[in-house]
Amino acid sequence: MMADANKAYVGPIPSGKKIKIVFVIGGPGSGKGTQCSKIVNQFGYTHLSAGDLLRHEVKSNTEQGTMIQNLMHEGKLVSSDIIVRLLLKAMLASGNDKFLIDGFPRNEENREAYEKIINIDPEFVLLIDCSREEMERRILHRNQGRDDDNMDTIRRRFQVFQESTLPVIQHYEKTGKLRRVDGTRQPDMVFEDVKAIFEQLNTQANQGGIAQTNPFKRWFLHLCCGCFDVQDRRD
Ligand SMILES: Nc1ncnc2c1ncn2[C@@H]1O[C@H](COP(=O)(O)OP(=O)(O)OP(=O)(O)O)[C@@H](O)[C@H]1O
Ligand SMILES: Nc1ccn([C@@H]2O[C@H](COP(=O)(O)O)[C@@H](O)[C@H]2O)c(=O)n1
Repeated sequence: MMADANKAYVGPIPSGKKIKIVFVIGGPGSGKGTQCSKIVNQFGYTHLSAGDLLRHEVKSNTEQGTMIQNLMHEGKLVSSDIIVRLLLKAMLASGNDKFLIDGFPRNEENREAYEKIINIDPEFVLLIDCSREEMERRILHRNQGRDDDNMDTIRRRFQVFQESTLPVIQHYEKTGKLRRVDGTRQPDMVFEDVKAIFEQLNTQANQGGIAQTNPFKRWFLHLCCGCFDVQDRRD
């Protein structure tokens, strides 16, 4: 059974496979999109940018599109229900089972709506940490014709980050899901740290896989370190 994201679907994505989700968060202009492109190239994830999905929706010329455009122009957050359903629709359409969700969750309401509608625990949450001066400098030089890359909206977006996104970061820090990288350096240097985090995730998955798929290696582990009860960590 395939869920239709336009209908009132509530619950996890119906799939036999384990779906991997990584949230990528950080202040405006911290380099989330830049790092996501590199992750996609190296690790085969599908990149879903919440901001891009909303910008695409604006182009639809619907009443909802106009409402989203106004909120984005003011640097305000769009209703969580809308953004989570756009994410779900894009996930279902992609055919992939590994997703980078960029710019999400932006507030506690986003996080709660995700847990209610999609409800797949993220592997981890990547935080690109960057100073405000550097983020501001980057946005003002971005030159992609974005309606919200102006000083008034930038101020509002920083305020939203401080007031609404920091509590989300604190939540994931408490739950041990947060992976923080220093995003003030050159993109390739930032990616060295990002890459190490993704490689660690792959290593963990492979170790779990070995325990299930290769009984000889499992037996060898038992002989070497007495860990015959190695669990298959892939669910
Ligand atoms: N590490 C970096 N050093 C210098 N410039 C960077 C770095 N990372 C990204 N940039 C540049 O900064 C600008 C913002 O980067 P990017 O769009 O990746 O940020 P973002 O966090 O996705 O932004 P937003 O939240 O506003 O969508 C872009 O012009 C990008 O080329
Ligand atoms: N979860 C989200 C993500 C984004 N928005 C709105 O889009 C704007 C641009 O987002 P970027 O990630 O591309 O910087 C953002 O300022 C919000 O207006 C949102 O509402 N909810």
